[in-house]
Amino acid sequence: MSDVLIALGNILEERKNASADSSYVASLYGKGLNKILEKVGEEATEVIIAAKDAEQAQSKADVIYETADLWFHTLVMLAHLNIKPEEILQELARRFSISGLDEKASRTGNK
Ligand SMILES: N=c1c2ncn([C@@H]3O[C@H](COP(=O)(O)OP(=O)(O)OP(=O)(O)O)[C@@H](O)[C@H]3O)c2ncn1[C@@H]1O[C@H](COP(=O)(O)O)[C@@H](O)[C@H]1O
Repeated sequence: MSDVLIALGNILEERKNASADSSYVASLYGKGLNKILEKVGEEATEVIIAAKDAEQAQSKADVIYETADLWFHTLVMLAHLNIKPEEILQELARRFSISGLDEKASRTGNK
């Protein structure tokens, strides 16, 4: 799965040289960080709404679709800031052996 994120990250990097007329990603870069963040916020809200609906209707399809939109726009944000998906994957991998509660305790001094 991480192959997909890395491949998509490479496409997003290439789109820095594309025209806004031919590429949705290039058009987002052209509109700037605020527009990209607006899309991330919108998609996050759509994920929340889909998840709330899914809990009642037992339907996963909309949650999967909206989460893909959120991940995609988050990757566009990262590419705009010159951060590669590999850097997020490395950070998640670093956390494999660390309990979330232990990590929180190390920051706050208590559990
Ligand atoms: N994964 C995606 C992807 N997911 C979602 N989207 C687009 O994200 C847009 C946002 O969805 P919305 O429902 O908010 O659409 P909207 O109302 O048109 O958006 P706004 O006008 O409000 O900004 C839609 O146009 C989707 O097509 C994506 N566009 C591109 N990709 C990937 O990025 C690659 C490069 O895309 P281009 O730059 O367009 O070639 C593609 O080959 C794909 O792999």
